[in-house]
Amino acid sequence: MAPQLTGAGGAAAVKPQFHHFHHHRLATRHHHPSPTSLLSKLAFWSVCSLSLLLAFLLLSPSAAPAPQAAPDSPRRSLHTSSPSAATWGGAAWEKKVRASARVRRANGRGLSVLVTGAAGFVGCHAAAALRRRGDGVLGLDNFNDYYDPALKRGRAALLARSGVYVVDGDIADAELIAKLFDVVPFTHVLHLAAQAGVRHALVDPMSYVRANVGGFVALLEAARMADPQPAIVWASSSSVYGLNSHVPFSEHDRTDRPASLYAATKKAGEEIAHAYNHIYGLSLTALRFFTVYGPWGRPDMAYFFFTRDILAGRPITVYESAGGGTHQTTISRDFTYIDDIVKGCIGALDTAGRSTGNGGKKRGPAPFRTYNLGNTSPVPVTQLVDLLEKLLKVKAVRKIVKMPRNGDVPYTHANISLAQRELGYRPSTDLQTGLKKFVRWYLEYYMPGFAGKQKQHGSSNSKSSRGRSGNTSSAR
Ligand SMILES: O=C(O)[C@H]1O[C@H](OP(=O)(O)OP(=O)(O)OC[C@H]2O[C@@H](n3ccc(=O)[nH]c3=O)[C@H](O)[C@@H]2O)[C@H](O)[C@@H](O)[C@@H]1O
Repeated sequence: MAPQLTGAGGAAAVKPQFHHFHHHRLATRHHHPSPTSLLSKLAFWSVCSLSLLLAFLLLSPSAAPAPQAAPDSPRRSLHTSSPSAATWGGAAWEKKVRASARVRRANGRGLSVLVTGAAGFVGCHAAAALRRRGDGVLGLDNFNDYYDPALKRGRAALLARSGVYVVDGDIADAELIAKLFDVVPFTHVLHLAAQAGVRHALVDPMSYVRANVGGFVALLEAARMADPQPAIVWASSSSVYGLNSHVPFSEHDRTDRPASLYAATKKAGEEIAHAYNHIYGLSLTALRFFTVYGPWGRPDMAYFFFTRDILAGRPITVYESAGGGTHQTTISRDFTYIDDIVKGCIGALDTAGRSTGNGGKKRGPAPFRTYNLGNTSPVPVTQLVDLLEKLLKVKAVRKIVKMPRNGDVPYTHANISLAQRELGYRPSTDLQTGLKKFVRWYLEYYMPGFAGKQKQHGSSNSKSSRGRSGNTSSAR
């Protein structure tokens, strides 16, 4: 939810139809046939259409022909990954979109933000926080099945309760995105829809290219044509540092040696963003998130599936070291709590500075920024497991292995001085505190009965129930 919900969590599948639509728009703008040729074409196409209609009626006993969608009637979304037959368009839909994006602050001054990946982990939390401030927020998510879509629906339901509508659609649906920019003069886009996860890129490499490159370009195309052009803040990744060994990682360090395709597509996004900033005057801010965790998190991340497997008594694979020989490195992550990340996102939105172009034309230079959002205190993965054992009161069955060559990097550590200075970013949650909140949410969400028992047990027998006592049976 993240209400990230995909983004950072919700991965966006990209649709090829974007190209057709774009060409169609260009064609209608530049080609001017004579009135006679128009009339003869009209007559020809009318005859064709009538014949087709007749053939369809004759051949299909039950189905009535679908009427051509009028601009104001609901349309079927073209993306196929959603389990529901998503629709968009129509007066009622537009009303819902406008209401969600309306600023609700008393002084009327606030942001109007399109949050992509709003049903993903970070997206959900960020959208909720913006709404709490009184900003206007519209969500967009394709609810794909990279991980359990029910979790994404749960995050969207949470947002709906606070008045944030999440449109079921894809960032690569150019027609939909253009419509959203037509209906709402967004001041900002918080772009979190992406194909996330480092290791999954070994399994489905093209999904990364479609969402993180194709989808991002589709969004930027729509944004550059929008009037007003929004400022865009988007999720890059700590993974762009790749094989960089200069610690802590600073925005000035090398990012030209990615260790995974995921990292390479995020790095490509940073370069693409630069081009759009340069050509069209779009204000662009990349946020390099460092292993974000917390309630409503992503089930594909280690802290999440370690929790699930520890509770189920299943073994977990813990990468302990890499490098071999004399250069052993403890596998560590600069785990960053979701609330801190959300504060960083909001700081970036508030300080973004305007895009300068409109209608696809640049009018002057616009801000181009990149920030690390980490916690600045790397923790070994083995210690993450220690903490989970303590919080779950269940001993993990650990299978310790050397880190395979799967795209993971051994170590991350953010230098956050730039974000501190320019965004007022000050992370304040240590891993133990943040994991405690995650575990509480996890138990309540997935195991309400167990959570209740654990609470009772904790209050009546607080001392003996803590610590790693190996009481696996209580968890099952
Ligand atoms: O910081 C980031 O940019 C990235 O953070 C995470 O990637 P990662 O740090 O690899 O997070 P996890 O997949 O949760 O892995 C955390 C740690 O656990 C380790 N791990 C993972 C899986 C496993 O079975 N065992 C294990 O020890 C990994 O090597 C890593 O050190 C996210 O999954 C990415 O989407 C995000 O972009």
